[in-house]
Amino acid sequence: MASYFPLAALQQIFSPGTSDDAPALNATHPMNTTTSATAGQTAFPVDASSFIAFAYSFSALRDWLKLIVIGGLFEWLFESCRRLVTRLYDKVVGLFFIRASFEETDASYLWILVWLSRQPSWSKTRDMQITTRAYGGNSPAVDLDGEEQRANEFFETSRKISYLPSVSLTYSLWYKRRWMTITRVQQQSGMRGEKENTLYINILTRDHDILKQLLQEARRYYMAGQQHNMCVYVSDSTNRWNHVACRAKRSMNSIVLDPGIKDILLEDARDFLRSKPWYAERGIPFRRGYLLYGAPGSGKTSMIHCMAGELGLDVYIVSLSRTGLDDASLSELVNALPERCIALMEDIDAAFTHGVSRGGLPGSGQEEEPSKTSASQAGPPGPTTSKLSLSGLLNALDGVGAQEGRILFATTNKYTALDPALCRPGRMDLHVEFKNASKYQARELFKRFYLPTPSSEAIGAEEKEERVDSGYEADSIQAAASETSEDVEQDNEKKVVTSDSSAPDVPSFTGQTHIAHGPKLSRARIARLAAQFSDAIPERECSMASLQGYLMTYKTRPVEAALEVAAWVEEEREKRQLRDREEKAKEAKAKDVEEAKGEGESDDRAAAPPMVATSAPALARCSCQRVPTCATCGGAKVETISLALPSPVSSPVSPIPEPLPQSSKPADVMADLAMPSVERATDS
Ligand SMILES: Nc1ncnc2c1ncn2[C@@H]1O[C@H](COP(=O)(O)OP(=O)(O)OP(=O)(O)O)[C@@H](O)[C@H]1O
Repeated sequence: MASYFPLAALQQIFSPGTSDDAPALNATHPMNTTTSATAGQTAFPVDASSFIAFAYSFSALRDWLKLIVIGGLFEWLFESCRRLVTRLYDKVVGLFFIRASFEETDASYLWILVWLSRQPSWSKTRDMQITTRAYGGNSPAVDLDGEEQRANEFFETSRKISYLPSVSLTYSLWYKRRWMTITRVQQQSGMRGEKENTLYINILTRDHDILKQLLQEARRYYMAGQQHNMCVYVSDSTNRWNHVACRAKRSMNSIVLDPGIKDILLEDARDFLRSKPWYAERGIPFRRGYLLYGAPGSGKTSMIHCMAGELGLDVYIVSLSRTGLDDASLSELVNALPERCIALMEDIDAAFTHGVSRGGLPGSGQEEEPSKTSASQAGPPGPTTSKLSLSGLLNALDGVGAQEGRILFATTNKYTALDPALCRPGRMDLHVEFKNASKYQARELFKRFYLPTPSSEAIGAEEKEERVDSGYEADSIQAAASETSEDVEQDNEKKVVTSDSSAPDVPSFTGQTHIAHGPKLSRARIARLAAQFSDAIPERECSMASLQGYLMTYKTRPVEAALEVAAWVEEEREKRQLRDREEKAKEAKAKDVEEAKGEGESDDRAAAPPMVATSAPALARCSCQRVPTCATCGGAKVETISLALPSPVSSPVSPIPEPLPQSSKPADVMADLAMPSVERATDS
């Protein structure tokens, strides 16, 4: 019995003297013939064949081996049968069913989830997975009664809850009198073992129309819910587009631009989307590019958001500074864009100056000499970590593989930093400048901010009866200004009355929040205040974002906002001047350091013998006689050292941008539209 245990068997092998079987084993041991010198002791086999013979001489091991072989055979037989049955099942299913699979990364996955959530039988399912994962505005979310309102009232976070089919469970339901099953399968994929979900649908039919109808219905449900939303996609490290969020569409009215700009952009994009046959007939690639450039915070991104909503397109954000993005992956990403969408490249200049190398990849043979109008002139380039080259970017934009039907939006704050090749027609067809706020924009922004709601308008109407109001006129600013102090008093009175009477201890911030707590002003009154406000705003000096920020601090106090804006403008101006001075000082310092470095390098090249005392070797490399605050030597002023340095070598990169030559700027301004800030790009 003991011999059936491997331990005992091993004891037999290695300690023959301690076992009764030992002499017998030794007698049959093939090695004994070769190790007769040590008779009575077991020698360990030295080669493989003798080891096998040695091992086989033990009956216990023989039995173990038999067991292993028989077990393996059974396992193989069982697995083969299982595969056969599965294959047969698949064949039978294939004969009578239509099978479809939906990957989580694909938009159709969400369509099916939304469709499923609308099925009456689904709401009665008794085994499901609960998720709070955001699927956007049109998620298959379950409404928990009053959740939204509670979140508003008590500032609770409201995460929507959705039901998902449980993993590896098969659900069955009826669709158009056909039996169908839905299964969600989760698999690990990728290097990091990310979980990937796939939905499998089997419909008991051979009619493909049923599947088409299901897909159409699912898409319709989805699109219906998306009417007020636009979805945003970003690429992941594996170069796939991932749906990240759905945002409520932003109304075009919320953007205040100079008259005409919004219409030009919107009409141009609409016209483009309608004219696919026109492009096809003329053999012109069906693509359109818009370059929105200008002051920061002037509404470029907001405008794109609005346009995506108006045109009903999803936004695909192409992040050029993404780690690991190279020419091939950018091209792959652009090729994978859907036919009708907005591709957005934000701050294209930043990616260009800091990330994208001008030439090809090192060693690719595509390296270029920096041109005069290169992006590098916009400032010293940062560390070039991206593997993306300009030619790669250009090819992705209009190469043969570039997607047809897409609208490209690129934004930049440094128009002159862009390479002309990037701005040429075909890549960027329409260039629109966004400037700092004009008086008109300031006035309109103010009006939109304090626009009375219907309820406050009713109060305004009562007010109107009490006092005849002349309404807004351009020349009534003076009158408005004289009225404002009166307004403040009246408003203060109103506030006191409100707080004395029925004002609750904790304000109930539902719906009409700010307007409910602010003074009730008529439209005409707000227009007058807006005029006063815009009068104090200097033309094209403040950004729209800063004006919005200012008004946010006066959410419920329009009168004060109009009164105090002049002081704020002064404050802002001083801050800006201070910032400018600091920036200039920084630039000068950087220039000095560059020059000092240049001199140091020339010094090295000239191999001039050091003319310094050995006690201060570090100072020998500085041109400190010319630069009293040299960064190289920590700002020390050196008077005793005199170096015969050659004239400084100019830095290869000028930190101060040179303006783009006029000829290289997109010309053909749309004179007929009298919009100097909107340009149609033309080939020079
Ligand atoms: N013309 C405008 N009308 C209404 N709001 C504006 C306008 N411009 C900017 N804003 C507001 O300012 C904020 C910043 O705007 P946005 O991000 O669109 O500016 P941007 O030009 O894209 O800035 P940047 O160049 O820095 O990216 C937003 O909240 C937006 O609502």
